[in-house]
Amino acid sequence: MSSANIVEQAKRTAAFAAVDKHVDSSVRVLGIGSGSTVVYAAERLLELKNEGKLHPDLLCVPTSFQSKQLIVDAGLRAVDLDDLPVLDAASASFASIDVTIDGADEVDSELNAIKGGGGAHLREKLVANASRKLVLIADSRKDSETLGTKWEKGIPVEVSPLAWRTIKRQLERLVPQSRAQSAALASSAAFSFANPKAELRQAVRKAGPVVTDNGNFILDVAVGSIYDPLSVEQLIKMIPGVIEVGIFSGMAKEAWFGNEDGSIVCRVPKSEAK
Ligand SMILES: O=C[C@H](O)[C@H](O)[C@H](O)COP(=O)(O)O
Repeated sequence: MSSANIVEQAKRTAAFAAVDKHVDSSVRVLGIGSGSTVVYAAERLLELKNEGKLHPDLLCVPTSFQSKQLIVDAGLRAVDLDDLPVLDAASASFASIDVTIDGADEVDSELNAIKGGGGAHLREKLVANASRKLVLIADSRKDSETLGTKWEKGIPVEVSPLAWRTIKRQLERLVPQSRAQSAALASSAAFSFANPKAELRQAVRKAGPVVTDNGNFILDVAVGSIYDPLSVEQLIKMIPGVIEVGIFSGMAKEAWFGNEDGSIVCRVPKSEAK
């Protein structure tokens, strides 16, 4: 098998295992992520549907145009997040989705993740936030100790086209730590680069920038190693015109990684592992 096929097989194995663990006939509302690994999750859902193992009224919440097509192609029912019926109005939780299964570009030991390699992270974060459980699926190349060490293309940041150049300049002036004036402090800083670089993501087979499903642009912001994902997420989110940051801090409860030898690793956040 070619190395590309081995990676695809690893993604598929992880996706199938996560779906089998989390989706049965008791699941009423399911969030469907975006990207190439989620395609395999949709494949497994179609099999389960044909075997009569899904809830007959299952509602699937898409996270992108691509995700909606996967749901529809699998013969499942797509419903926008805000169109979900409120099934339990008395519940203390606002979460309306039982479980969401999504891909990731890099996942650290606490299951903080970089997402948005496919530009879908705004809707993905909205759906993850409304889910009781977020489960990530990926091949083992995405399994990392520290964010930014494996996914080196930068943090995907969805921004308003109205001010992308200004936002880019501001992102390139982020300092590693809010009070840090010295590179000597880098070891205790939120990220490692002294001079982050923000690139406007360019489209393929179309001249000009990527335009997201929401009509915005994406800046990929390389900051080096991310030691404190929540601080970096918050720092970037505070910039006016930033619509969403592709760092998902503390959202995922479980991550499934497919290895090249066909085995699977399922991880929970390190601090919660027994
Ligand atoms: O914007 C895209 C999403 O965040 C994807 O879930 C992420 O990029 C992983 O995609 P893939 O499964 O293709 O590696």
